[in-house]
Formats: sequence, structure tokens, C-alpha cells
Amino acid sequence: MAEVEHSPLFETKRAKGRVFYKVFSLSLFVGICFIWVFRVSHIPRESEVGKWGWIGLFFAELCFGLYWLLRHPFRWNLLFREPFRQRLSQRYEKVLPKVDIFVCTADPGIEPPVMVINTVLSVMAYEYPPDKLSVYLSDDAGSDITFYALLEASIFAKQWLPFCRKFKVDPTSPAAYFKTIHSSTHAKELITIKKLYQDMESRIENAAKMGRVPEEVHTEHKGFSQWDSYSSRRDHDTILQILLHETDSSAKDVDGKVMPVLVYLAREKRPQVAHNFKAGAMNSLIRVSSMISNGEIILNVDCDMYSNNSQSLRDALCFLMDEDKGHEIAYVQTPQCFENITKNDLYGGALRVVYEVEFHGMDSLGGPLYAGTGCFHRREILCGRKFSDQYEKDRNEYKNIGDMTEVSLHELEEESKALASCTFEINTLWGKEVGLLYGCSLEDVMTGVSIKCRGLKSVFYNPQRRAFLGVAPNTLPQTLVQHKRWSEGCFQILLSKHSPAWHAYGLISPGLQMAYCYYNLWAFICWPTLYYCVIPPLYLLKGIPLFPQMSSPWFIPFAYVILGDSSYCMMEFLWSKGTVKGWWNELRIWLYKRTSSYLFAFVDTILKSFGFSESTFVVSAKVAEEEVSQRYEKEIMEFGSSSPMLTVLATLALLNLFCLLGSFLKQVFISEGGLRIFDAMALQVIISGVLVLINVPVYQGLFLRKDEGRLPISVAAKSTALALSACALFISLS
Ligand SMILES: O=c1ccn([C@@H]2O[C@H](COP(=O)(O)OP(=O)(O)O[C@H]3O[C@H](CO)[C@@H](O)[C@H](O)[C@H]3O)[C@@H](O)[C@H]2O)c(=O)[nH]1
Ligand SMILES: [Mn+2]
Repeated sequence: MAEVEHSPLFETKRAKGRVFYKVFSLSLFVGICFIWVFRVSHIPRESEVGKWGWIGLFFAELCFGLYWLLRHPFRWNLLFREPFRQRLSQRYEKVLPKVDIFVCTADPGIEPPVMVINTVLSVMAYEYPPDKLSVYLSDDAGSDITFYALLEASIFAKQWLPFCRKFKVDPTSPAAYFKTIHSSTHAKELITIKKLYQDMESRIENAAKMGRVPEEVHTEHKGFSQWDSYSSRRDHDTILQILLHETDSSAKDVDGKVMPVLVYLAREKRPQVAHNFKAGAMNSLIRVSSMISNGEIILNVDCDMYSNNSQSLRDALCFLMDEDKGHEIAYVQTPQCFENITKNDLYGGALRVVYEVEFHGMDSLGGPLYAGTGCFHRREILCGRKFSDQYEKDRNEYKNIGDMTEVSLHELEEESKALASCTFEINTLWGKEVGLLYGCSLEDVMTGVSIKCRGLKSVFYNPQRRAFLGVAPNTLPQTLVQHKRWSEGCFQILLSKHSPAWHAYGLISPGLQMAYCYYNLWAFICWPTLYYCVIPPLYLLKGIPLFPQMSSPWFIPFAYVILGDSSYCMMEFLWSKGTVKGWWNELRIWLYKRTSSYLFAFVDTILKSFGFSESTFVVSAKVAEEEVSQRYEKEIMEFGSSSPMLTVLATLALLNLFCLLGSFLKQVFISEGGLRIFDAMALQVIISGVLVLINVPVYQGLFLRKDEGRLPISVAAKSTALALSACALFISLS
């Protein structure tokens, strides 16, 4: 027994084969150094052509090389964690902590209420004592339809939770469960509950279609009266409704068991007061929940991220409650996984390498970033308390704040409402030091950095059975917009007072600093990438070599670095359960992100820092039209309406096509000497050739496709004109 008492609640394993990796990357680094030496030692003389193009390339390659170095700490030492749920249960079953779960939604149009309540139901049904669970839905749209859906869900839950318990259902999201289950031993019960669900679903969908809640429900439930003073989603009082609460006798399921607390919250919004998007919503939730349930642990999920593993909550507690190491762990992050990824993942939405490699690597450096969803936090730490040895002692003082059983439910609601008013935070440290931090479009990552700087760690937990499943963007513009928001947020963090590059010096490990900087510099890396996509092809067209000849020994380092690095990346991608075609798609998205999302993010961040542009949060759509979804399933690229980002992509694609074709024609018709350019300008031909191959979907979208998802004519016209004039202009330069 004594031995069990001291056995840890989780174990950590290291990945093997890291020596090979280190030797290999050292050899690549030698290659990179040779490239730099070549550039510096072969600068064209003043009289020769191509001097400035050459110097530019040197800077681009310098950036790539240094940026490549930042990628290494991720890969030095990968950790894999395994929790021991049994031990947790043996030791702590009676004293498991209270857990508050936050679900955020922002727009019933693109985040359908049915999807939102599936997420809510899935977390309500965690395999965990229901009296210790509280679920809060924050609705930044303040939509009565979403409220209505939640009301319906609170009724359906009375059947659903016992059903999940009885038949050990997993996933506990009804929609997902009904989709996965084909045969069952409890066919009769299944039919009954499925019918109940479908009826509820059609009632909600009808309400959504009509744009209003059925009259009889409206009059029956007092909660709707809170919409009487509502004028718009940016202008309304706090709407707060406790739908289920242990003190209320009707909050029991059909088995007579108590149900988790369930709360709807639409914080107060006023047009003149900044609401700080999701960070603002989370901070209101933190305060409101401290009044109602005050769970020690906070789990937050996006509204599409339903629980796919009813044990993951207990697993996360194994890390946080471990007697030996638990006290220094601030949060446990699970990977963002998606339900709608197709086989070859056209938009690279699965973020495979990030979650199968990089986060495991960060775990060995002090822990992964806080990724905004699927993350289990300690309340005290999220609220900004400094980590100290006092921690254990103080914790007991904090425990009782939420004891509100004396107060009637209505009073509790009224008191909690005040905490969600939009003036509450004025002259407080909320958003500056307390709660999630404001002013950054990656509030989550920024908050994670500041937690790390307080000397705390985090853990990455990547269970076999996915903990959460959500919806990844399924069109190119949405993917690009999401990456713009992310890279912009990352760049803002670099420039902020929590900058991993400067502020974090000495507070987090140098490896972690480098890893963060790798993400922080996404936006910046657009410049060398753009340079590489534009200058070598233009010089190719003009017939000026910028790289060593194929027959020169200096060609070797270029070939080694390019081939070595791309084969390594491909191996890593395959190891992360991707396909070869998936890797090719990933490469394309990598290019598109760098040349459009990151470029616009860079420019916007600079404009914002001078006050020329406002902060926004473009919420990603979670539903698509039928035709768009069909094309997504067939992995046909969806371009949709015209946008500056698409124009940039199309221009680059055409520029490379024109330069490549132009140089070939010149060879064949003008210059003698056959295909001599293959030796003299092999690398320029290869770069443009690969860019052309990778851009095949763009050419199809511009000129060949007829469906709605093609590139609009206006983009075709603009990009052709731009690419042609760039070529003409460059040719005419002496
Ligand atoms: O004003 C807002 C805007 C968004 N959200 C919610 O925030 C979540 C994430 O929004 P989404 O459009 O899905 O963005 P993603 O890019 O998919 O989200 C990732 O990136 C965000 C930061 O950019 C993080 O907040 C998320 O947790 C993370 O999953 C959703 O549940 C939204 O409802 C709000 O509550 N209020
Ligand atoms: Mn999302």
C-alpha cells in the first residue's frame, strides 16, 4: 500500500533516434554554411549584372538558415506522457476537484447552435462525478436561438447523461455518437434516444431557419425576458441564466442523479467599450464561474471541439494532481484534432507535424503553448497568482469562495451578472495581468507565455483516442484568414512586453525561447520567401544565373541542403501519419501561407502598432454550402470570391509560369546551344519548375474550371496583368 501511495500519477517517455537526427542536422548546417560562404565569396563585381539580386539572395538565405536553426529545439528531445487513471481513482476518487468547463461561441450563423450544444452535451457527459462538473456557455452573439438550443439541451441531457453512463457511450456528443454507431446491443434504447435527439435537432434548426424562438417556448420560459432590452449583438445587458443547478430539485436526470451545473452567459456589450473578443469572453466566464461553482480546474473548448474521449478529464488530472510534479504544472494542453480532415488534407488543416512532433518537443523544454482549446488550467494560475511554495497552503483558502448554497438561485444570477458587465474591468488588472491577456489576436498563446514566465510549466498530452474533435477550415480563403490571424498574433507577441525573444530571457529555457520565436517569426519569414519566389524566376527570364552551375562543386551544398531538408520534412510528415500526396499539399499550403497570410499579417501588425488599423477576430466558419462541402470531400481547391490574398497567390503562380515558359522559348528560338540553361541556371529552372507544379490548382482555378469554387475572373485579369508587367518591366531594366 505504501508503495502505491508514492507511485507517480503519470510517466514520461523519451523518443529514440535523436542522435541520428542531431548528426544529420549538423551535416545540413555545414551545407548551409557553405551556401553562405559561396554567396559572400562570389558577389558579382560592380560591372557585372545581377549584383543586387545576388545580395538580396544572400540575405534571404541568411534568414532561412537562421530561421532553420530555430526549428531545432522542437526536435532535440520529444516527450510522450502516459497518465495512470487507475491510481488517480484509487487515491482521490472521493476528493476529486471541481471542474468548470467553458465553451465559447460567437455567431449562430457560422457556428450552428446544434453543433454548439453537441459540444456542451459531450462535456456534460464526462465520466466524472456530475456534482463536480459545471458547464458554461459564453455566447458573444447574445443569440436567443443559441439560448433556446441550450435550454433544449438541458432537457435532453436528462435522458442523455444516464444513457451515456449505462452504455459507456464515447464519444459523448450525440451527433458524433449516432454517426459512429452502426450496430449495438441496446438497439431499442438507441432508437428511442436517437428519436428524441432528432426531434430536438429539428426544433432547433427550425427556430434557426425562422430566426425566432417558438412563441409558446418564449412565454413559458422566463429566461427569454432578458432579451426585452436587447438591441444588437454589440449592444445589450448581461444575459445570464442558470439552467441547471444542484440546489434546484428539477436538475436531476431521469435516474434521479444530480446533473452538472449548466449556465448560459452573454456578457454585457456596448458599442463604445472594447469587448476583447474571446479573451474578454473567457475573463467574464472566469469571474462568473467563481461565483457560481468556483471549480479549481478550468477546461476551455471552442464550440466546435466536442469531447471524443470521456476519460480525458481524469487523464488531465493525473498530471495536475501528481504529488511530486503536479504543483509546477500550470496547464495540460491536448492537441487540436479535426473531424473533417480528408485523406490528403488539401489545406494542411490537421497541423500534423505541429502536434505529432513540435508540441512533444516543446514539452521537454518547459511545455507546449496554450492553444486556446482543449486545455485544462488551474484556476488560481489563470487568474494570475504567482507561483510560490505557498501554493499548497493557500489553495485551501481559495476552496470555499464558491459556497453559495445559502443564496437563492435568482440572487446568485443577479450577483453573477454584475461580474460580466462591460465596465467591471475598468481600472483593474484584468486582461493585463489577470486572466487571459488582451490586445493580441492569439490571446491564448500570449497568456501561455506569460504563465511560463512566472516559472510554471505545462504538459502536452496526446492520447491515443483523440481528446477533442473540431472542424478545420474547408476552403482556401478561410485557411488563409485563419493563418493570418495566427501569424499576426504571433508577431504581436514578439513585439509585446511578453516577448519570448527579450522579456522571457532568463525566465524560460533558451530552447523554449527559440521554439516560441520560431512561431513568432512566421509573419517575418514572408519576406525572404517572397524574394525567392520572385527574383530567381525574373533573372531566369533575363538569362542571368544567380546560383552555381550544375558542374561546379558549389552546387553540392545547395543540392544537399534542399534535398536533405525536404526529404527530412517528408519523413516527418509521413511519421505523423500523413500521406505522400498530403505532404505535397502541405508544401503548397506552406507556400501560400508564407506568401499571403504572413505578408498581410506583417503589414497589418505594423499598421496596428501605429494605430492605423483596428483589432478584429474573424471567426472561422464551421459549416459550408452543400457544393462547397462536396468539392472539399473531393479535395478540389476552393477559391471562392476575390480577395487581395488570392491575387497575390495567382500573380506569383503566373509570374513563375511566364518566366519559365519565356526562358524556354528564348532558348529554343533565340539562343543557340540547345538546353544549355540546364547547366548554367539549373537551380533557377528547378525553383520555378517546382513552383509551377505546385501551383497547378491555381492555373486550373484561373483558366480551366467552370464551377463556383474557381478563381474569379477579376482575379485572373488582375494577376495576369500584374505578372506580365512585372516581367516586361524587369526585362526592360538595363
Ligand atoms: O469574439 C469572439 C470571437 C471568437 N470567439 C470564439 O473563439 C473560438 C475560436 O474561434 P475560431 O473562429 O474557431 O478560431 P480558430 O482559429 O479555429 O481558433 C484557434 O485560434 C484562436 C485564436 O486565434 C483560439 O482562440 C482558439 O481557441 C483556437 O482554437 C470559437 O469558439 C469562437 O466562438 C468568441 O467567443 N468571441
Ligand atoms: Mn475553430
